[in-house]
Amino acid sequence: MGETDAVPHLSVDAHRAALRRLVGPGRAVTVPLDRAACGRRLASDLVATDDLPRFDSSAMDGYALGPGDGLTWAVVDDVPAGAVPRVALRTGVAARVMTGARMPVGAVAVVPVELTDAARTGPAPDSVTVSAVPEAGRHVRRAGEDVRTGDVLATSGTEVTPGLLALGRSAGCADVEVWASVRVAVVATGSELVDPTRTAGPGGIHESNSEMLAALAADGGCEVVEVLTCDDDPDRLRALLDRLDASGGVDLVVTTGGVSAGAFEVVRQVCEPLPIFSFDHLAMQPGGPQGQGRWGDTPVVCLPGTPVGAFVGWRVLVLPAVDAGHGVPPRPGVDAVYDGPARTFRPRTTQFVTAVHHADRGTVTVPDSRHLRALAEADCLVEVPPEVDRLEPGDAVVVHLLGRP
Ligand SMILES: Nc1nc2c(c(=O)[nH]1)N[C@H]1C(S)=C(S)[C@@H](COP(=O)(O)OP(=O)(O)OC[C@H]3O[C@@H](n4cnc5c(N)ncnc54)[C@H](O)[C@@H]3O)O[C@H]1N2
Ligand code: MOO
Repeated sequence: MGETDAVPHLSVDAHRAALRRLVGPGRAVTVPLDRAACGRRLASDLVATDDLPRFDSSAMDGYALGPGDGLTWAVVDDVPAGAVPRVALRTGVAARVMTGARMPVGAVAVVPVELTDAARTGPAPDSVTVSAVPEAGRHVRRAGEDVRTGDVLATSGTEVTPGLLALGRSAGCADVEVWASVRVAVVATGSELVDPTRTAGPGGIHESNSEMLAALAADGGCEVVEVLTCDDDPDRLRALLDRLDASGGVDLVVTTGGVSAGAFEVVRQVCEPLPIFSFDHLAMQPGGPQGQGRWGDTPVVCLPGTPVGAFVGWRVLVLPAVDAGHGVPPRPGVDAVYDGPARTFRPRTTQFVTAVHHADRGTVTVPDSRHLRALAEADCLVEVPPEVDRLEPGDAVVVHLLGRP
């Protein structure tokens, strides 16, 4: 159906919900708790498998003192980090200890080397004189004072950050259960498309959607497994979709182009005859023509070819489905005051306007340019709901921020 048809279009919400069902609930996987896990969300609670610290340890390079209140102490042991103290400390006896070293049995407190007459380096002396006797427990980190074995370090749904990674690894967690990255293949269709590395002929245009969507998918936490272009030959597109489906390594194919009402709409031509595909013109602008379905077992989302329409389609329709698969909570819209020029909008259509959000002022402005130039300047989309057909400066609007939350 064309965008000017009088028949009501499918709503943005209805299509978004369909894509969420199509992409499904996501896959929980157990992965090493390393840098590759950062940015993923926990699919189950992260539970400490060890105490942190694992044992009573020194917080300073210095001398662990046994019981006693004299200023001069016999040094009977030398304990670097990683070593096991050999001697229990009796009254008047000390051991040299390094930061992180296990405290000797009987040790009461630690004196930093600076507060003694000992040299920082070289062999441990036979005795050491301290400037003052510290109170019990001084500069001692107690076993389990940060974390106890079995403590929940972070609940399911939490993002793995470098800080959480450090906490988990320190508390003995080698692995973590996270939501797997949705594996995305991007297929830009159109016989007119020419990679910018090549010269475009008279009817050719430089191709941008494939890399734009791949970048958006990667930014949304997906693993981009293939970035392809395909001309308007239906057999070639069928073969390509067959191959992606048979690979078993693609969770979502995102196509662009070939979905509207022209005579060479390859995506629509190839997919629409299948009963599990549907193509609609959403009550949305840009990004009105949309399709979705399954090729074999593989979910396929068909975005329009216009780059701004494809961008908005990804952000507004596909990203929420992908987020759900990644365990990412819905990204809330942000309230703002419209500070652009007065503008009218098509009635009964949800419009998305590329705009710039000024968090300090709580306003949005609109770039003094259009289409891709405006998109490149934008950091948010203003959502203009179907019942709003005019915006004036000062109107309250909801904006969707682009980029990572
Ligand atoms: N008779 C009608 N015509 C159109 C309608 C309609 O309802 N009735 N809808 C219009 C709307 S809205 C859109 S959006 C487009 C969507 O069309 P397609 O998805 O079929 O996209 P194409 O025709 O293949 O391309 C549209 C436009 O975008 C350029 N393009 C395509 N792919 C890329 C790419 N990978 N990189 C850069 N640019 C690309 C393409 O050359 C065209 O200029 O249909 C309207 N027409
Ligand atoms: O829906 Mo289209 O040009 O408005 O992207």
